[in-house]
Amino acid sequence: MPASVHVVAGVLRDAGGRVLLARRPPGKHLAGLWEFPGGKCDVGEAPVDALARELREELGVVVESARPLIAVPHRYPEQDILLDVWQVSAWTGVPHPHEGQALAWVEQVALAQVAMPAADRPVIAALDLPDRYLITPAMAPEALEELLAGIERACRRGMRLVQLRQPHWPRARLAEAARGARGICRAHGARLLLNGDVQLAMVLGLDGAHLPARVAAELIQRPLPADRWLGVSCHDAAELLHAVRIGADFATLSPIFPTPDHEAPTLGWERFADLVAHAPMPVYALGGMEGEDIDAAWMAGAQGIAAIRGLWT
Ligand SMILES: Nc1nc2c([nH]c(=O)n2[C@@H]2O[C@H](COP(=O)(O)OP(=O)(O)OP(=O)(O)O)[C@@H](O)[C@H]2O)c(=O)[nH]1
Ligand SMILES: [Mg+2]
Repeated sequence: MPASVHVVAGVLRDAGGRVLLARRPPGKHLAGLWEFPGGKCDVGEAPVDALARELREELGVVVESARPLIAVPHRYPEQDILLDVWQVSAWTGVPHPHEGQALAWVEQVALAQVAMPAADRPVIAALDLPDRYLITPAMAPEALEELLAGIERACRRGMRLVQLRQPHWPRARLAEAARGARGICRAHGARLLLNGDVQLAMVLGLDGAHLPARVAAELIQRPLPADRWLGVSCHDAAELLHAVRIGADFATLSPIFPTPDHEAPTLGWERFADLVAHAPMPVYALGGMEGEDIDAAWMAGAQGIAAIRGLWT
């Protein structure tokens, strides 16, 4: 089997935040579908150099700064590819279709409706998800007000994805907390996922659920509709693979570093990067993460960081 083809592509945004797509010309692989501009890495070429070259050749723009967003391994009948997508945060020039391709600026929320190659699905999820993911610290059920106040503070600081996790609370109390958190998150445009209880998440109309690996292990298919988010906690290659099989939208992978309440052996960035390279979905780095770890996380292929303590205060 031929080795997989390394493809780099860039996400360029206009002043209004719309994303630039190009239409694959007739006669090419996946002709007619809309894609992120880019192309194949040459042998020995660094991905970031290939990105700059492709965007210059295809659009006539000059990349000034970019960071990895997500790399998606994907198997087409014709060939295996690694679709390595970068956020291009600064660039100059006006994009022109140098190869006769149609170009379009598309609203972020409309991306899911555009006819794009199958490998691009996880890229759309990666664009939709923030780079920080807060998991609430364990508290006593009596501390509900304190929990909600903490969520409110986090949202005010710009948190846009919150996992309500209180595995030891009675279900009625958890539902009460979830209703309170739902109001707070909605008011701030943040998404709220409930840990461990898909049914309760659906009944309360939350944005989705986040499942521990042992709960995900019991499933053979996605337990909630496509318009909700499903996250899964993973610790190794097998759990990541299972998360993909049941149609998870993203995963956390832990522990990167030691934390006070987990004894498990740590992955470190190198092992994390290895595991993430095989996962066709956004993966948050978890375990001992602090705000300043975000760059290291991106460089290791992460969507961003997930944390309890590191993002709570
Ligand atoms: N650029 C780009 N390619 C993608 C995306 N999604 C996706 O599956 N691909 C696949 O990745 C490969 C990229 O090859 P390409 O044809 O753009 O390569 P290229 O620009 O170097 O062109 P060339 O080989 O015709 O000179 C194709 O098989 C294409 O279908 C995407 O979002 N952007
Ligand atoms: Mg191309």
